[in-house]
Amino acid sequence: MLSVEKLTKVYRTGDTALTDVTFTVPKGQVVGLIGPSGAGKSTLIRCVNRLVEPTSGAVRLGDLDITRLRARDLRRARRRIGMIFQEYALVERLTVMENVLSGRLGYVPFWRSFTRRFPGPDIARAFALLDRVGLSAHADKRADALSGGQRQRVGIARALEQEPDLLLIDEPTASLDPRTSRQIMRLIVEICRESGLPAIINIHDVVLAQQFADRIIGLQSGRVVFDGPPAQLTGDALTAIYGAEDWTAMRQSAADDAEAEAEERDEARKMLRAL
Ligand SMILES: Nc1ncnc2c1ncn2[C@@H]1O[C@H](COP(=O)(O)OP(=O)(O)OP(=O)(O)O)[C@@H](O)[C@H]1O
Repeated sequence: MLSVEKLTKVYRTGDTALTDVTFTVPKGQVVGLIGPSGAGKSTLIRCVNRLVEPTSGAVRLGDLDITRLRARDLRRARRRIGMIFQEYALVERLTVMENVLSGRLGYVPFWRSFTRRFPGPDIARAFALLDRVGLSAHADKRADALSGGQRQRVGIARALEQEPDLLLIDEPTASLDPRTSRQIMRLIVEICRESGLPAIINIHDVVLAQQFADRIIGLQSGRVVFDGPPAQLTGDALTAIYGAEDWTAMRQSAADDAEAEAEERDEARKMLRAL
């Protein structure tokens, strides 16, 4: 379980990015973190693994108080926090398998990673994960030969190869088309449920968040202004989060995408029947 308590971040510039943010995420729960630009979503995700140092408050993962760890213990704790990024952060010239295995770099001794000799169980796990994300046939391909959706699947497998206790996911679908975005969100949620992993997804697409997350946390100017199930994200709640921003337009464009996808599927079915 992840527990965030009264987390506050004031940058050196004087910008207050987070104020008294408090919530807990139980095992297997996927939290969609939403809010307008500058609300503090990235800062929150980065404070959890201390890529950004919180000004005050606590972050606990199980029994571990992450905010109190010194450098060496923090490095060890970070192995247990998988990250998935918008731009995938793969090593383009390495193969899919090598990219997945790089999730073990925090574990294997340097000489071993240097000579790229990973222990057998690590390799077996990587194969199983590639199978789980639907990429077994691509294990030996270079990462730069993959589509965006496939790259993100590699990113997911690499994060899981760490055997994490928590997933932090930063805009996983921002570089993907609407249909692939839905596939990726579905995959993430399924995997978290299967393996009891808590996850926080920083996601600006409200409709996707509502469709796939178990719970939504809405930030506005660094404060939690909504925390509840997607069904409770009413117009009033969205106005509290986004203020004057036109979230109605966001919803309409997502509904149009879903409609287009359904039409595409119907067309494909008709073509198959005609064969
Ligand atoms: N390195 C930094 N130094 C100073 N201020 C920062 C820094 N990073 C972020 N901020 C400020 O902190 C606040 C929150 O920013 P943050 O990037 O966390 O928001 P966000 O919700 O992730 O926005 P976006 O959706 O645009 O990525 C903003 O006011 C921003 O200007």
